[in-house]
Amino acid sequence: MLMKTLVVIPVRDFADAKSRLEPLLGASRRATLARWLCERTLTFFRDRMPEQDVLVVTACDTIAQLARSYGAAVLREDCSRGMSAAAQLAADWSSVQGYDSQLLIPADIAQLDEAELRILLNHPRPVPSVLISPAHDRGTNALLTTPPNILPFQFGLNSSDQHWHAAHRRGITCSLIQLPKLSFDIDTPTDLSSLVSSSASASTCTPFDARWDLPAGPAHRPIMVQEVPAC
Ligand SMILES: Nc1nc2c(ncn2[C@@H]2O[C@H](COP(=O)(O)OP(=O)(O)OP(=O)(O)O)[C@@H](O)[C@H]2O)c(=O)[nH]1
Ligand SMILES: O=C(O)[C@H](O)COP(=O)(O)O
Repeated sequence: MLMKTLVVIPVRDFADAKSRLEPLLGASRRATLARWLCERTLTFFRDRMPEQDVLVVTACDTIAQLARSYGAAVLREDCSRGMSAAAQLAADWSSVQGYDSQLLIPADIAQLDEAELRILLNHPRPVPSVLISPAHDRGTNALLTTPPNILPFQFGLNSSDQHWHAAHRRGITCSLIQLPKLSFDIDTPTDLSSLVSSSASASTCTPFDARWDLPAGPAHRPIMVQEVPAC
């Protein structure tokens, strides 16, 4: 039986995003990075998985308009109460809309990969069940819940462990799948250095419009990033 799945992407106001990149990046560059990552995510689902229903959860008018321009549906929060609250709002909504499952993906994955996403979507999915794809820092970079609101959401530090234990405490079938590209989200200066060096080595452009001289520091080498017009 084909399971009806909703991809949910929670997105906070870009002006409040990526606070762990302070003081490496100023407010404007943090917002630029958050928007670039979000648009890459929306582009991926629009172009690589057009058959997939996508819902963006946000309190921000600009993000709501951006999401719709990429063909995503929008669920509005009255204010930002954290990723878990956004996930719960979406899970309640998607359950009412008749979705069998919710696949929550953060908007700051460096490089989504179609084969990896299809591994998650095609994984055996008993009812109820939870499927977790952890981040490299033990966060949760994909969470497939069947039914959508079967589990309390506990995003934050080491959240993949929290979700795993929450499922087991409830006797819910839970699988964990490590996926290399999906495991890499951009949270810290080290993540940013990796993103920039992998973009440079892959000669892919990062559509920023100014040279960024990221200062040398223990967590990263000095990086001269030559941004190029949006590709
Ligand atoms: N809708 C919504 N999305 C959120 C909220 N908080 C975080 N998110 C999103 O959840 C995903 C993961 O969040 P984080 O890794 O904490 O990203 P961030 O908040 O930009 O980074 P930090 O400020 O360093 O915590 C990103 O797509 C965020 O935009 C919220 O309150 N509401
Ligand atoms: O992994 C998570 O729980 C969420 O993405 C938030 O955590 P992060 O800010 O470490 O990604």
